[in-house]
Amino acid sequence: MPLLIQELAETELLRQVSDDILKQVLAHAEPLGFSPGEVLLSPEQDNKHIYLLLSGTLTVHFDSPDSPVIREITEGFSVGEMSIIGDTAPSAYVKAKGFCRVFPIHRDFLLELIHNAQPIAYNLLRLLTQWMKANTQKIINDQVQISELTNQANIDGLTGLYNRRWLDNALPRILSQMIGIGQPLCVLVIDIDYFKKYNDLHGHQGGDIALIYMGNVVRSNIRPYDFAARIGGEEFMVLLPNTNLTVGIALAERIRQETENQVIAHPDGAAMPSITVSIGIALSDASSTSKSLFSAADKQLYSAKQSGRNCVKY
Ligand SMILES: Nc1nc2c(ncn2[C@@H]2O[C@H](COP(=O)(O)OP(=O)(O)OP(=O)(O)O)[C@@H](O)[C@H]2O)c(=O)[nH]1
Repeated sequence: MPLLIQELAETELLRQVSDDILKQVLAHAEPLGFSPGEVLLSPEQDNKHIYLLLSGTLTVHFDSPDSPVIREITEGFSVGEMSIIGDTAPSAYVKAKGFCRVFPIHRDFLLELIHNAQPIAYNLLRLLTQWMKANTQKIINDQVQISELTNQANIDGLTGLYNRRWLDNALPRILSQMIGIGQPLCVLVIDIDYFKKYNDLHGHQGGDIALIYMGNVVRSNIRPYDFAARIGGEEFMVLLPNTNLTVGIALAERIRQETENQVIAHPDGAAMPSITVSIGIALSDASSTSKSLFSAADKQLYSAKQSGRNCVKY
């Protein structure tokens, strides 16, 4: 028997299928090759094929192709059955772990095969799909719960930004990644001016509202791959990977101006005055450490405060 027919015969889907049917399947398509990391299935793309895995390993991920591996698919098994039998988009991302060879079978052809050969097979597949969906849902729920718990520990409850705990873990990691690829990490330390007075005038609740507004200004000005954390009462830090000083200064200026122009509403409906911020900026180099970078930015923040506040220093 030619190698490919043998390979097809050994897949879970085509087990104990007659040679005639195997030949029909073989004539229907060509095997496809996937390189490590290449995505076969994604919830964003309609799927019309079941893919029989002839060699290699595939991984299944829920939130994105880079989220944790939920399941590994090994030789002989297939992917895509749930989406083609249920006629829905795939519920997960499937990507190649190493080099993979897969054999695609189009949905229409598969249904034809099932109906002609054994109608009961379709029912079995439908049942299997229901089981798999239930299992998948359970795994999704578990995963969501785990990531919510992890997030809670790293998120500031008032602003929704990362907290100090997150920063202490993440800053050394992000910095060493940037040093590793020879790119700078630009760091902004942002501190609200005269916040004690603001609290005294508008109450602690009024101060909290101002902090929430501040969090929103920071969040809405950073790029998807930047990070923002509330690292103290009225102090924030923004990490800008792969960013030079010019871009960092422009972003800091934008945050400073937007903060100054915000109209802040107290929960009782009264408008409160805007706040202002002082911002210190530092840029990493090959010899930077978290501590040295932090203290360089802090030094610039101190200089901004000394220069009258509501300004950016670098
Ligand atoms: N409303 C509110 N206030 C907070 C929170 N955390 C810290 N603060 C207040 O922030 C104020 C910080 O005051 P200071 O450190 O003296 O600094 P400042 O008045 O902002 O003065 P400069 O930084 O020198 O411009 C204190 O009054 C804290 O009570 C919080 O979660 N909510």
